[in-house]
Amino acid sequence: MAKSQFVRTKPHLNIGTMGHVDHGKTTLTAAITKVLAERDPSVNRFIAFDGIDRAPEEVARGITINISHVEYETAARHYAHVDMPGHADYVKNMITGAAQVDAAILVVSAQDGAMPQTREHVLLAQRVGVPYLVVALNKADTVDDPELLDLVELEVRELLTEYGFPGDEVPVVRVSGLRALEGGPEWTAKIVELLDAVDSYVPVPPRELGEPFLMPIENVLTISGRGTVVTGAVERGSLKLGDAVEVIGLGPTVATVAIGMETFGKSLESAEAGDNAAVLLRGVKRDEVRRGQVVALPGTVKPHRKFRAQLHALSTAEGGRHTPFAADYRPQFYFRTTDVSGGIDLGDIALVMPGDTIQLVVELEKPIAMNTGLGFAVREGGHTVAAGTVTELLD
Ligand SMILES: Nc1nc2c(ncn2[C@@H]2O[C@H](COP(=O)(O)OP(=O)(O)OP(=O)(O)O)[C@@H](O)[C@H]2O)c(=O)[nH]1
Ligand SMILES: [Mg+2]
Repeated sequence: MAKSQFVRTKPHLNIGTMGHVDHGKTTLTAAITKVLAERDPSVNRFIAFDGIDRAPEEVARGITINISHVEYETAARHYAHVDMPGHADYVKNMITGAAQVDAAILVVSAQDGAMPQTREHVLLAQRVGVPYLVVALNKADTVDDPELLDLVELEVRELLTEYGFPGDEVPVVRVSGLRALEGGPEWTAKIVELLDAVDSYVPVPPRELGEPFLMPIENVLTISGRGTVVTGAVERGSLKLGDAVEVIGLGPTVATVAIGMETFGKSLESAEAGDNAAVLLRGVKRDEVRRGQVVALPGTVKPHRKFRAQLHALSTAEGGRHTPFAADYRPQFYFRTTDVSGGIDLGDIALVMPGDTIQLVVELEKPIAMNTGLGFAVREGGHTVAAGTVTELLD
């Protein structure tokens, strides 16, 4: 199957929809693709509601990647868009910084206003460093009273300010995903207004193109007749077709060559930081590579089990533990796209209280590709209880 070439004509940004259950994230995502497909069908394709949350099994052929993502282009930019909270893995990836978005569209139902998950997602956005939020005040078709809409908008702005976002400046656009999907011109114009707000309010982020290539593996696929493909978001650097790479972490390092690359079903000559890429690896068997490893330029990063770190135990108010922990603590450490259990050496410290920031040594059960400066999260029973940074590689 001949694939068309991905042409890099516009800046690429990663964005997503977040917000309370049923506030209309998926409907809005579908509506965005519909409005853009009508405006510029040469580059955009309408993806209906039930096309957005496809399970991987349903994508039968081709190196189709990152199933939760849709892509679209405005006049100014190319966007990869992920419908976020439906995917537990995605939230984990956000926490570890592996799936960083450049901005998020916070979807709030005008009927209900800010709800518990709205707050949770704003907090999450702040904690994982989502730099920009744009608000879609959705289901505006169901509220006739403009003063009521003003009230909900005010409440959302206050919530954003409370979590450190510039609540007075954040664009808030009153939309109806459902009515725009039905084709109503008034609501179609509102989707355009929302996209214009994203285009103009969210700057093109700086990309680490000068650094050595590294891509955390999110998924491994077998393409019959071609071989093993790994997918993920490129964290830094760039990779050309035919470049030698290493697959590192969790087990023995695998040396191979990138012999095919794609993004959204189009072939790539070069994958760059920020891209969602699928990389075909020469002569690699499916069971030799897995999620949680990284693909990197040979010799630029090594697997480590033991390291020194600075760790901030979240306070109870930040969602952390209610009790201290001691040297016998063995939590899960989340790095990029995986988690590994490990033990800790606290040195002279007897107890770590919620809210404390300390230095410690961590020894993982399995090695992880790491450089100093790598961030990680510590989680327990589905909650993040601490966030850390690798400060020294030991073993
Ligand atoms: N009236 C109206 N209904 C809407 C609008 N957007 C979504 N809905 C309806 O709200 C319900 C939830 O929409 P979804 O798009 O599934 O919401 P979601 O946020 O993706 O939900 P989860 O993925 O389950 O969290 C559906 O019945 C939609 O048809 C809108 O703009 N106006
Ligand atoms: Mg949804």
